[in-house]
Amino acid sequence: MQYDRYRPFPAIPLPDRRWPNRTIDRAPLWCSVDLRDGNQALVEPMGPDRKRAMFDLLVRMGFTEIEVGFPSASQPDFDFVRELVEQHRIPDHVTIQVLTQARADLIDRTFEAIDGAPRAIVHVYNATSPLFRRVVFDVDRDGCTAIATSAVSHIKQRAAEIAHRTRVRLEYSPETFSATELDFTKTICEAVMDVWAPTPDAPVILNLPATVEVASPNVYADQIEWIGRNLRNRDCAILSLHPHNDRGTGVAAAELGLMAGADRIEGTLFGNGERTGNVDIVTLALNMATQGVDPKLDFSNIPEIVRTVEECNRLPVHVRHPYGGELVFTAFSGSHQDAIKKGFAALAQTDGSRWEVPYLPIDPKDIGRTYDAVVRVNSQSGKGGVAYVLHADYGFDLPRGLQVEFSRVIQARAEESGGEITPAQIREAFDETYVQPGGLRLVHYVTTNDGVAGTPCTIDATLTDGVRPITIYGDGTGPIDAFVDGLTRTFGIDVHVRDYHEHALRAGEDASAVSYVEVVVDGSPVWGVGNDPNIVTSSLAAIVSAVGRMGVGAGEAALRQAQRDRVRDGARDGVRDEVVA
Ligand SMILES: CC(=O)SCCNC(=O)CCNC(=O)[C@H](O)C(C)(C)COP(=O)(O)OP(=O)(O)OC[C@H]1O[C@@H](n2cnc3c(N)ncnc32)[C@H](O)[C@@H]1OP(=O)(O)O
Ligand SMILES: CC(C)C(=O)C(=O)O
Repeated sequence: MQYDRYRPFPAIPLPDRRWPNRTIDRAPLWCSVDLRDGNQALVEPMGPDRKRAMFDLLVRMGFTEIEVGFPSASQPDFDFVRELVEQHRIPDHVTIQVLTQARADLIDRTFEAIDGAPRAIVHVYNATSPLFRRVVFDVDRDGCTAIATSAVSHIKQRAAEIAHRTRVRLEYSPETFSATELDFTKTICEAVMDVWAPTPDAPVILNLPATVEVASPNVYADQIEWIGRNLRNRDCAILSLHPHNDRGTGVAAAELGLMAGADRIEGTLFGNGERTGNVDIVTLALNMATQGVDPKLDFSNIPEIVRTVEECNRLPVHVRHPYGGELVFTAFSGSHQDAIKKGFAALAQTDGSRWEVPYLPIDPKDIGRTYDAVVRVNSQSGKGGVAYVLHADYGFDLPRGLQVEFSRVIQARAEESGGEITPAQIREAFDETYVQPGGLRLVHYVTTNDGVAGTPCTIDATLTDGVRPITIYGDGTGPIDAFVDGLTRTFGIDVHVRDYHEHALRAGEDASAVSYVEVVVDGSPVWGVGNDPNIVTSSLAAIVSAVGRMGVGAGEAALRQAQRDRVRDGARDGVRDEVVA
């Protein structure tokens, strides 16, 4: 790359710039240009159905100014404006806006389109930068100004003709503003204002586009502040921003531009538009929301907004797109999942009036997303994530030690599959590993003196190893103690319970108790889980699960299985040397 073919953008002489000390404390006026700047950049421009769906969405979201097309450009654009007007589809609080080049014939056609609308903004533009003046229009500054003023004069005349039917407001854009000399922008905007004669009650909209982003966003902010401070009759103008995103800083430029004194923003939903797109109004508005500022647009159902925008534009919203993307509220990595899980737990201890959850700048529920996909598990995940899924989806609240042990099971499966382990697969693995681990199982039991304080308890229990019943007798200070005693006597092993937790799994009549028990068998710790409506049964089942996982009681069954296998293999070989009942 030949870097010397490029030049740095000159700094703006504004040493006492004020915007860096300001914050955004209220929503700007919003104008959606999805149906114009967005539409003109689509591979397949919207037909009437998609335009209608987009318009209705924008109205539902609360936009009060909507640029609905460039009616002099094409019959479909013209027809759509006529449809809105003739079918009275424009709500009372909404003003439609239409774009036109600064050419009399195109302006006339534009007025044909809007005639009869209750209100309309006629948006006229001409490019003002030195490059465009020289290369595209071959005019000097005066010639450029004349294009604008003669168009505005024509618009003024046409507006007067239909004033009794349609209240027309003017928007003027010095296209390529961000690449235009500031003193010339001031000259041309004031010339336009001289012709239109706006007042504070009927201001003109001066839209200052970064048609192409040519500098860092602070430069755009300087340019906006400079115009705001130097424009004659500033109170007769609404300063509007129209940032594009060529440098990927459209949102930043808009934010700094607002701090620099702009009143209005033109952009699109999720930033569709020419080249790298227009500024994304969703991101801008929800950024404000995360600062406690009401953006005055409704994002309570962002999945529906994404769906409609994708259908209308026939372009996908990227999975990582701020706020709307499918994966933006999802953590795969262990330390993120751990922090989110702790964050939700901490939030549950508060009255919820302040949102503070690590890694989640906004509550997904505030914009119609769910917590379902906040944590997804793959080989990058850790114990916190696995535990979060089991808790969020199935109600299991695993103690820390069990989290550590079970996450190894999931880690192994994730590494083996190389992909995501779904909540259902996690649950299946949990059941396979702990709840019904195979091998040893509790069949039934009878206790005596259960719960009578100071009285020894005895237990008579039957287990099965899947092949035969195993009977256990024991005594102790309670059912668990007695059961452990019975296991020790029957299997000749050293067993004791090191950790125990239980909680209800569901509420109401079908509630069940889940028990998590860490048992030390012959010096080795192992976890077991029991799940039963009866709390004692659940605890005993958890102990059986644990000792069974250590292979206790499996000897007989394994022996018999081996015998069966030999018989089967022998039968295949034509040899039958043993018979097992
Ligand atoms: C930054 C933006 O997004 S601006 C909006 C851009 N959107 C569009 O262009 C979509 C709709 N456009 C169209 O359908 C067509 O371009 C039309 C109907 C507007 C004009 O079509 P045409 O008359 O065939 O002209 P063409 O498309 O080639 O436009 C270039 C001509 O317009 C002139 N022109 C461009 N912009 C403007 C303007 N804002 N005001 C006056 N003249 C302009 C050019 O100088 C050029 O004139 P020339 O032929 O005398 O050299
Ligand atoms: C017409 C103007 C506002 C425009 O679309 C741009 O400069 O990007």
